[in-house]
Amino acid sequence: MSSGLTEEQKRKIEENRQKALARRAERLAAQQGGPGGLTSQPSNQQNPSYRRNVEHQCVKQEDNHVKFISQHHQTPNSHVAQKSYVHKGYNHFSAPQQMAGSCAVQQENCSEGSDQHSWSQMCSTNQSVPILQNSLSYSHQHYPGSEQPKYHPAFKKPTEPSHPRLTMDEHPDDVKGLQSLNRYAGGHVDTKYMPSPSSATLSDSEMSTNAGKPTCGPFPQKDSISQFCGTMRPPTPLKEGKMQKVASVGGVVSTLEVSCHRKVPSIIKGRCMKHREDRFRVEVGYNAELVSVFKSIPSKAYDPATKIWNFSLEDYRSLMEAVKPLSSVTLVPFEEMDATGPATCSQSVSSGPSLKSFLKTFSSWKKASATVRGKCVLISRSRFEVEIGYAAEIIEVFKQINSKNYDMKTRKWSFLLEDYPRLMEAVQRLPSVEVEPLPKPVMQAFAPQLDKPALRVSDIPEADLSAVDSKIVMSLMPFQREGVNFAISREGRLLLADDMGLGKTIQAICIAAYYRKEWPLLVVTPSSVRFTWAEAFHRWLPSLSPESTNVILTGKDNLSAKLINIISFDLLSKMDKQLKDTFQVVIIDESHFLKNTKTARCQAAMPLLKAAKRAILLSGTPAMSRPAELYTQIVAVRPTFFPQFHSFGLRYCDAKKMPWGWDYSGSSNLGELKLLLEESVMIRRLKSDVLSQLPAKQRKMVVVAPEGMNAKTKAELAATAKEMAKGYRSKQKEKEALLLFYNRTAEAKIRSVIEYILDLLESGRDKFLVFAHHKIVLNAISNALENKHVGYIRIDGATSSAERQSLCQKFQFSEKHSVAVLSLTAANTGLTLSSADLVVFAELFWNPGVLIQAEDRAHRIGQTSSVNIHYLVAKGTADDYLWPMIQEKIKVLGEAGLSEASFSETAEATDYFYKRDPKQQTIYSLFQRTFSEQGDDLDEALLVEAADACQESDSGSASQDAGADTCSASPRKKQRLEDYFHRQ
Ligand SMILES: Nc1ncnc2c1ncn2[C@@H]1O[C@H](COP(=O)(O)OP(=O)(O)OP(=O)(O)O)[C@@H](O)[C@H]1O
Repeated sequence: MSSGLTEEQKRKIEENRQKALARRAERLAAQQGGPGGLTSQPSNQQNPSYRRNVEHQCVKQEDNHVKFISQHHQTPNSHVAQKSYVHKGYNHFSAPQQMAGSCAVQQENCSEGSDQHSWSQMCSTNQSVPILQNSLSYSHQHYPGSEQPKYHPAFKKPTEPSHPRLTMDEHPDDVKGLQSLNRYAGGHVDTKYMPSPSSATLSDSEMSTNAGKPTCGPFPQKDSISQFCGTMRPPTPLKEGKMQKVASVGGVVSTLEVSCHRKVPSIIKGRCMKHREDRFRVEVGYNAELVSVFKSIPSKAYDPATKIWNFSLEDYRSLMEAVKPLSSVTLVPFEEMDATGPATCSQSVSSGPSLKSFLKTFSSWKKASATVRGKCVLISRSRFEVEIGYAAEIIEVFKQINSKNYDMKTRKWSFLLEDYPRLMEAVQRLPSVEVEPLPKPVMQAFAPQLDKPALRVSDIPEADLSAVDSKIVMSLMPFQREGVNFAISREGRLLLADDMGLGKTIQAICIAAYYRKEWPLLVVTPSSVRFTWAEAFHRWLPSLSPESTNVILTGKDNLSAKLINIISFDLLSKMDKQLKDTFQVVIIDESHFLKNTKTARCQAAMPLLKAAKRAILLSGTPAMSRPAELYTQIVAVRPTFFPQFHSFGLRYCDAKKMPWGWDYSGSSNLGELKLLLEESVMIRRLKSDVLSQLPAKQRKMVVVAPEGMNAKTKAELAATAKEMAKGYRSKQKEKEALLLFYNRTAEAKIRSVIEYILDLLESGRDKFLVFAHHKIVLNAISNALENKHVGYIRIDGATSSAERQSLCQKFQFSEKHSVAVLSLTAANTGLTLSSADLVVFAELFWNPGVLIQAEDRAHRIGQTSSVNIHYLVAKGTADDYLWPMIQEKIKVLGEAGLSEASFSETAEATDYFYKRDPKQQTIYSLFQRTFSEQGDDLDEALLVEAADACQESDSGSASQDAGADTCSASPRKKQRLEDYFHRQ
C-alpha cells in the first residue's frame, strides 16, 4: 500500500531518523562514560554472563522493532550486576544487603532501555541466569558459553577479579555459613560444590553448576522459587514505536510504558540504602504518590533534618511491592554501601555488616525451605515452650535437653530458660525445622534468668527512702511500698498499672520524691484532675514550700516555672518542643490517654518521656480492648523494646496482612507479653489482690478545674461571696444569699463535672454512680451521656417507686448501663447499686448523713470490693465552705463510731480552703450557722425546696444553660421560701 510519500520525502525521513538515532547513541555513551563507564558492545543475549554485566539500551530497528544495544561494564566497581540486584533484592531484605555490599547499584537510564526485558526473558526461558547473586545460590549457577567465571561479586577478591577465590582464612564465617547452608539445603545442595575445611577454597569450577537447573537455585522450594521467579514474565510484546518496561522479579521496577520516539515521561529515581541496624532509607526526590506509599508502611520514620524516610528491613518487601505500581517512580533496591560509596566486592565479604547480611540471608532461606515451623514462647519467668508440629528430629533434640518437660495435655515441650541457647543452637542444625526465637526484648528482660532463678516482686530489695518525707513513707500501705521498691529497682521507669483507687498517686509522688534531686518534675494529667495533683503533693510532701507547684492553665504559661509543674494532656501539645530535655522526672497520669500514636497528646508526650531519666506512667486500665494499645506505654518506659510497632504487632497483636494494610487489632502470645511487662515495664495489683490492706471505703477529694466556669458565673460567685463576707442584718437575707450561692455553684461546676465523668469513662470506668442535687446538673449529665451514647439509668424525684426497682435491676445486671445518675435527695436511700464500686459526688451537700447514705448505695451487702468515693470540689464556690464543714461533721461521726471512714484519714487535707482568711471565715461561720445541727432538718427542707425551685424553672421555658437566672424560683415557691425565711 502506498504511503503517499515521494521517494525524496522518504529518503529525508530516513536520514533524519538515522541522525536522531546517532544523537541518542552519543548521548547514552556520554551518560555512561567516564571512569568505570561503558563501552559499546554488540548485543549477545545468548550469553547469560554477558547479561549479568550489561546494560541495555533500546533503539528502534529498521523493522520498527526494538533491539537492545548492550554495553559491558568495565570495572567491578561500576554498574555490574545491577539487573540481578534490581530483580531479586526485594525478595528478602538481607539479600540486597549482601549483594549491595559488593557492588554499587545504579538504575540505568530507563527512558531508553529496558533491561527488565532481558531478565524476564531469562526467567521465562529457564536459562541459567546469575539472578541469585547472593551467597546462597552461587554454587548452582551455570553459565553455558560464558568465557568468564560466574560467581557472586561478594566472593570476588579485588586482586583477582576474574578468578575469585574464597578461603577460610580470609572469610571463615562466611565459609562456615556456607557449610551450614548445605545442611539446611535438605539434600538439594551438591556438596561437592561446598567448600571443605581442608580445601577451604572455592574454585571457579566448584562454583559453577549444570545448565538447565532452575535459575533461582535449588534452596528455595516451590514457594520460595515463586518468591524469586514467580512474578517474572516473558517480555511483553512491543507495540510499534513503543516498548514496555516490565516489572520483573517481584515487581521491583515498575512497569513503564515508554516510547522510544516520544519524550520520556519524567520518572523519579531513588535508591534504598542501609540506614542503621535493621533499617533502610529511601533516597528519592519528592513524589506525592510515593509519600502516600511511605505513610502506609508500619515502620515508617521520617527524618525532617535530611527529609529522608526510613523503614524497618522487615517492611522492605512490602514497600517495594507497594512502589511497584507507581509508574512515575523507580527505586533501586536496597544495597549495602559504606560511608564513602560503593564497597568493593572484597570489602563486602570481609566487613561485619556483610557477614550479618549473609547470615540474615541464610536464615531467610532456611525459613523459606523449612518444612516444620514453630516458635518459642515464654510461659513463666523461668521456662519457655516450643510450639511446633511433629518432626522426629526435633523430638530427638528436645530429649537431649535436661530441663525438658512434656505436657501431655497441651502436647507441648517446655524447657528452662537457661537451656534456651543450647536448644536453639541444636535446632539451627536441623535443615527442615524452623523455630522462631524469643523476641529480643524478652531475651533482654530475662537475660539474668539464663544464669540464675529470677527474683519475685516481693523479693525486690527495700529502697532506701530516708530522703523522702516521712509522712508519705509512713502512710504507704505494704503493697504500695512494694510498688515504690519495684519502681526504684527499675530505675524510675515503669508503668504503675494498679487497679483504680489503689493509691497510684501516693506511690507516684513517693517515687518522684526519691529522685527529688533531679527535679523540676513534670506531671501530665487529664485537665479535670490537675488541681487534685497539686493538692496531693502538698498533702504528702509537707516539706514542699507552698510555692513549689505550678498548675499550667494556658499554653502561654511557663512550663518549667516551678519545682513541680502540672499540665493537662491537651496543653502539653502546645508546649515548646525545645523543653523536652528540661524534665528528668516525668509522671503521666492516666497513661492510656497515650495509646494512639497519632494523637497530638501522644506525639507531644513521647519525646519527653524518652528524653527523661525517670518516666512514671500511671493507669488503672493501660489497655482497654487490645494489646496494641499498650505499645506506646511500653515504648515510653523502655524505648529500646520494639523500636518498631510492626514487630510488636506481629508477636502480640496477631498482625494480619489485609488488602488495605495490616490489621493489628488481634492478640497473640498474651502470656508472654504479661511476663515481659511484669519483668521490666509494669507492676499491677488488682483490688482483690490487696483487699485485706484496703479500707472498705476510700474517699477522695477531686479539685475540679476553675476554668470550667464561664467568666460571668465566676464574677457572680465572687460578688455573692463578697456580699456574704460583709454580713447580713437579717437571717432571711443571709439565707437567701446562701441559697443563691449554692445554686450558682451548681451552675458553675457543670462543665468540669461533665469533663470529669467523660474522663472516667475514657479511663475505662464502666460502672459508677453519679449523685447531684440540682436538676440542671442532673440534666446536663444525662445529656452528655446520651451524646456519647453511654447507657445510663436516672433516678430522681420524678421517678416512681415501681420504676426505681426496675432501673436498679437494669443497672445491677446489664453491662449496657454504665452510669447511674442519681438525685442526692431522691435516691440516697433504699436502692441497691452494688455492681458499681465507684461513687462520684458532682455536688456537695451540707448534711453528711445524706452523703454517707448515698455512698452506701454501692457500699452494701453484695459489694465485694473496696468502694472509691470521689467528691468533686470547685474552688471559688460554695464548696470552699461546704467541704470543710462536711469533713468536720463526718469526723465527729467517725469518732463516735457512726461513720465507717473518716475523711481526715483517707481524703486530702482541708487546709487547702481559706479558713484562715477572715472574710472566708465569716462565710464559713454563716454556713455553719445556717446548717446547724438543730436546724439540719429545716435547712434540708429549705434547700430541697431551693433545688426544686431551680428544677421547675429549668424544666419550664428556661434554657438549660448555666445562666445566672436559671435557678430563680417560681413565684409560688419563692413565696413559700420567703414565708419560711420570715418564720426564722
Ligand atoms: N496510703 C494511703 N493512705 C491514705 N490514703 C490513701 C493511701 N493510698 C491511697 N489513699 C487515698 O485513696 C484515694 C484513692 O487514691 P488514688 O486517687 O491515688 O487512687 P488511684 O489509684 O490513682 O485511682 P484512680 O485510678 O481512680 O485514679 C485517695 O483519696 C488517696 O488519698
